[in-house]
Amino acid sequence: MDNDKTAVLLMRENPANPIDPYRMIELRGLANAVGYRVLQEIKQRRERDHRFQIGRGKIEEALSCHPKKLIFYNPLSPTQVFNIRSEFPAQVLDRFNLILEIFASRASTREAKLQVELARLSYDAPQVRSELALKKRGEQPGFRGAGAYEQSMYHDIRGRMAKIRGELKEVEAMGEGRRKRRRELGFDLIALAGYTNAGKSTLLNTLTGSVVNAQDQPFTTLSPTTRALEINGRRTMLTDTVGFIDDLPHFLIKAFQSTLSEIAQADLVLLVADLSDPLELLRRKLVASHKALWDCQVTAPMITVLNKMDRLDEFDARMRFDQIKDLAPNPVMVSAHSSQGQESLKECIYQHLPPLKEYQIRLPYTSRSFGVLSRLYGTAELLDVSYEDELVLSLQGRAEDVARLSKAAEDERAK
Ligand SMILES: Nc1nc2c(ncn2[C@@H]2O[C@H](COP(=O)(O)OP(=O)(O)OP(=O)(O)O)[C@@H](O)[C@H]2O)c(=O)[nH]1
Ligand SMILES: [Mg+2]
Repeated sequence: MDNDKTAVLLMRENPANPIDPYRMIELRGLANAVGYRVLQEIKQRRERDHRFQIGRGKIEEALSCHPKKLIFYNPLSPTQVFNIRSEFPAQVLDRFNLILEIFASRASTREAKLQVELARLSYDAPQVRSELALKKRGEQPGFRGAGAYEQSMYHDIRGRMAKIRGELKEVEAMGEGRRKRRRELGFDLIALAGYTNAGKSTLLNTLTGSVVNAQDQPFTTLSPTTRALEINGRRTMLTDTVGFIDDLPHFLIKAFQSTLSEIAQADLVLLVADLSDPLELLRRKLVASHKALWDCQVTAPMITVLNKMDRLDEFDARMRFDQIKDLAPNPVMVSAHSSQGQESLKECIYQHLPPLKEYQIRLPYTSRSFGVLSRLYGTAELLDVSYEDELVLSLQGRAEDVARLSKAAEDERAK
């Protein structure tokens, strides 16, 4: 941990907005994930200073520890950030800023870097605009030529955002092309989704024998990783994705659109949850995950993978399983560590893959028909061949492959 990275956590509590212990634990986890050493936690009850979110005295108390950053538990408005920064020259962060910092430190691919930059700019743009408005209104003393710099900065930000959006659209189109090719090669596409740290990457590793990075910290995975997985003869591609977190602003989800398409366009979604979380937290994370999946416009069937069952005794695991059933479609308990429950999971995946259809195609006895035949292998199972005035093939395959092969056969017969 970087010794220079110190912070004080500041929280304001009033009867209408009590401190949420889980949110607090999560905030500490987020601070740790970017390497902040928390020097002190300062709580203010009831009173509230609208200019600073928390009383001036509390900010002065926090600054007496000489932290590099002040981390606010309560969300800060752009005006509050502006006010605190102009009176106290300290770096100010709230939960959302921390999430952005983690994303920035983890982004390694070009796609992830663009996504993080877009999220950062989407966050900065309204701040710059409100600083501009404040200066123009002359509310802040001591500014000359009010807002000219911010005006051009705001303009630059908008321009850069448009450029990144264009580049990300290209990345998304490439992803779409890749998914189309994989489907044509006979793969069903499965996406791993769920709250951050639930064990998605570990599950990918166990199911496919891979070594994707998995760690006990939020947002280890930012960019999707895909591995092949065969289940009872069905060929699938399993994709690991970025984790969800409660209360993500809409623009952050939008920035990660190209990554989240892997979930939106999958044939089956495995929603992974940590069964060993306290019950209330588990329910909240499931609700947050369903909300995120709804935002991604997922229409595919879903299996709820209740992971980390090795951390619970059988009675406890079964009790929780029963208590969250309403939030867990097609639940299966597993341990990505010990391989408990993995056969049941594979069976459940197999049952929920796009159904296979039986059909017949007729081909003339021409050499080009063999081209159609060769496309058949890998995408459909040949059940029977009969040699009549034409070649009659009985096949079993997925509806979209059936449609494609039938069309190719029809074209061949029409020639
Ligand atoms: N005991 C136990 N620990 C697990 C299990 N699965 C994952 N873990 C641990 O949980 C932590 C998070 O695992 P990851 O696989 O990185 O979780 P993730 O959902 O991919 O997390 P992000 O990519 O950060 O969103 C790691 O420390 C894993 O070793 C499990 O079945 N049992
Ligand atoms: Mg991961």
